[in-house]
Amino acid sequence: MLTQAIYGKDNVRVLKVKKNPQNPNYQDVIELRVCVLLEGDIDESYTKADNASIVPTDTVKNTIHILAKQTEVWPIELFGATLTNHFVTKYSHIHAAHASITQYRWTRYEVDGKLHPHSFIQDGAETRVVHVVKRDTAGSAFSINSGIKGLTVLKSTGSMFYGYNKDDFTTLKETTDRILSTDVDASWLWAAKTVPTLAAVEKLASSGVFDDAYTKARAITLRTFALENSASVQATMYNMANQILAATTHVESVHYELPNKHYFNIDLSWHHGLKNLGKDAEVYAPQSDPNGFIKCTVDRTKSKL
Ligand SMILES: O=c1[nH]c(=O)c2[nH]c(=O)[nH]c2[nH]1
Repeated sequence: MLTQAIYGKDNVRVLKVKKNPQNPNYQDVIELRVCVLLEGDIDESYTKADNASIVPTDTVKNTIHILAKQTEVWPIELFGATLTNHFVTKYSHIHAAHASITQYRWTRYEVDGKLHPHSFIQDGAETRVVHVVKRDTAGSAFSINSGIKGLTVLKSTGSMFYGYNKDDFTTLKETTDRILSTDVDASWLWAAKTVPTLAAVEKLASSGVFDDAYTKARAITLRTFALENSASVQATMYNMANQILAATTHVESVHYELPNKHYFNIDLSWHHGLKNLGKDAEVYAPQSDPNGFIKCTVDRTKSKL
């Protein structure tokens, strides 16, 4: 029996240029990678080889291009809502649409001390992302989950890890000073009641609410990572998530997924007693794997503890 059916186009790449009507030389760019997946009355395309219900994935790709041209693409939350809304309203047999959008960082750069009107630098591997779901059931709001991915950070001190469970499987040594590094994957879910319709999403978008949450989430992550003397990845991410909830109003919950990218101490004492441990540690061995992997979701419910 068919228990899931969902399909669409993945990795649709789009770059849009926005030209300032007063000064066409001044431009903005946005580069995206888009995945749109559809669900609905499509089972017979799988079970009976009847393609009648299939909106071809090629059409999905064309739609992404056409809507990128004809509608507002900034911010990606709005573009995701526009895309998903299109598919569930245009096709009566499509009952849910999912859009996952990755936005690359093209940052305007300075030339002779002034931000250049149309030149940008690819500012690292970090991306801004959104996952939007729209169902055609009456009264069904958008599900919009915004986030940051691939923001790689490292601090060379100001991180500890001690007091953990120890038993006959434990070899890890306690430390009050270690390197902490991660690739930040943070996301925040918008309360459904604040995004009931495309008009509501448009309103939030034009008032800067999505961009503001992104800017705050990024700043809080970087600031907390730097300033806090971290007791653990767990405690630090919980602290970050709570600050994001406090700094935003329409966000229902915040989710972090952080690899703990280990940098091992190297004992060099075998070489003429060379000191490279504890307070003398300078040379470390970066580990590509394995890594810790630590996740949490924090919402606004008051803790009972
Ligand atoms: O911050 C940490 N959390 C852990 O759960 C853990 N486990 C480990 O070996 N090192 C660390 N560090």
